[in-house]
Amino acid sequence: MAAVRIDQVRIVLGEILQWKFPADAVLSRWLRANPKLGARDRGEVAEAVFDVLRHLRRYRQFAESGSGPAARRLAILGLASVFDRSVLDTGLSEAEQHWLEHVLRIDVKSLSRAVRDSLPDWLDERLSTLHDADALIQALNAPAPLDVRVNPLKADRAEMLELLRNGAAARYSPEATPYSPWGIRMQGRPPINRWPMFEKGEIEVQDEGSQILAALVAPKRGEMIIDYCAGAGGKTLLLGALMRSTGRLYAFDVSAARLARAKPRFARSGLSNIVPVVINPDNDQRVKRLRGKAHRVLVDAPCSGLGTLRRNPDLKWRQHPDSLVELREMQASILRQASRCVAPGGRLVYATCSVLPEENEEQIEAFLADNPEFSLLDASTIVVDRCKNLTLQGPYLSMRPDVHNTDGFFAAVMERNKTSSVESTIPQGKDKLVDQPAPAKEAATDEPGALPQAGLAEDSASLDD
Ligand SMILES: C[S@@+](CC[C@H](N)C(=O)[O-])C[C@H]1O[C@@H](n2cnc3c(N)ncnc32)[C@H](O)[C@@H]1O
Repeated sequence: MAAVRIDQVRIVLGEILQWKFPADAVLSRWLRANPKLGARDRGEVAEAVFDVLRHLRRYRQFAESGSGPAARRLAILGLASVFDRSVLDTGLSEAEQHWLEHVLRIDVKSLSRAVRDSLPDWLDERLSTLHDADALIQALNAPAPLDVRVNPLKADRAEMLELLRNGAAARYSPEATPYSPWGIRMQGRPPINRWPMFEKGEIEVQDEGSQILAALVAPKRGEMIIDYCAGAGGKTLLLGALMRSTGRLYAFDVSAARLARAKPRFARSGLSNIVPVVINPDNDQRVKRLRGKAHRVLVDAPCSGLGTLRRNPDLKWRQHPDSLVELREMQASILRQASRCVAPGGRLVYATCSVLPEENEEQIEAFLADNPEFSLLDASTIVVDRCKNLTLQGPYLSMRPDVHNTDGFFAAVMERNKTSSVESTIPQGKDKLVDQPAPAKEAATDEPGALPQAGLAEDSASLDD
């Protein structure tokens, strides 16, 4: 068995290490091409492959000694984290057994941090400037639990927990997440997309940090909300449920393929207030029609994803300082364009799943310097409404795997002055306003039984007008 497994891991790694496609896409494709493999086989291959991606720099250094193809030695090192030595040894030659024994005895503390924790030099440098960098780096290198959340329109968390604990999911140790009131955390790799509660739209996969973002956007019933970078709809779904499927929730994205992936999720969720729209990145007429109209605009910006290394360890090898420069420009441009849709008194929420200040705090500081009609709000006072146990340092939502056991996640909330004119943000001669701005109305209460807010979205800001 070990010999077969080594070969399987070597083949998958061989393709991933060409860096043409994301690791999870390569792995899924390989698993689809090998449908006869059982759940245990799949789990072992996936675990070993991801272990190698997490520790690639260290393992490559270890693989310099020994003989035979380097990819095989990497596969052996990955499987050493999955199998007992006695099982693994049955697939190894005597020379390989000696080599493995030798490299596993190396004191990793004697290695430089970049090698020990397997970071490219540029990333080691950047992360080393962050508070408590060692703890952060180690947490980013550990596997993540699986977070799901209940759909508040269809399920209650306590009841769902009860159901999971008393069924086949019990072996994944389901627990309530500490901060999000909707989250359930499980260990291992539960096949949740085959569970009936998933098919019925009662639960969805979502990291707790992303769930908290919805609490920070804090949409209300009847409002008009724009999820400007909706992608496959992860954030849209919870926003729509918090609006109790009232008002209008635009799901914008430039990628038709990503929005198409969101559609089955929207269908499962039972939400009827979502309007998906594929937009052009520049001068989209439909975006212009919403200028100054939205109560809340969420920009879940394209980012390096370096906060999600627990789940996507290949990102540290796929990212590059040059791609970061491009991303920063794109983030600033999307933020600028999305901000124009915010109504006076409305809020703009910027989020990334990065831990790098250049994609986070520095973007916000630059935006606020250029857009004085926006001011920064204190995230902790907003989020505490729903996430009672979460205390934040400073004005931002800043989640870390070493502190909160979530992905690395950042968000900032900015409010447009109630008296600001929408034109003031638009450079002269460009982007003539199509509609007059509508002031954001007082937030309607989100309590059950409250009347939906008068139809700002329906009345004055429909894309179908
Ligand atoms: C971090 S992902 C969004 C993830 C999504 N919100 C979710 O929760 O599943 C960023 C998204 O921004 C989209 N994007 C890139 N450029 C954009 C632009 N100029 N305007 C709107 N969306 C854009 C990408 O296609 C991508 O889907």
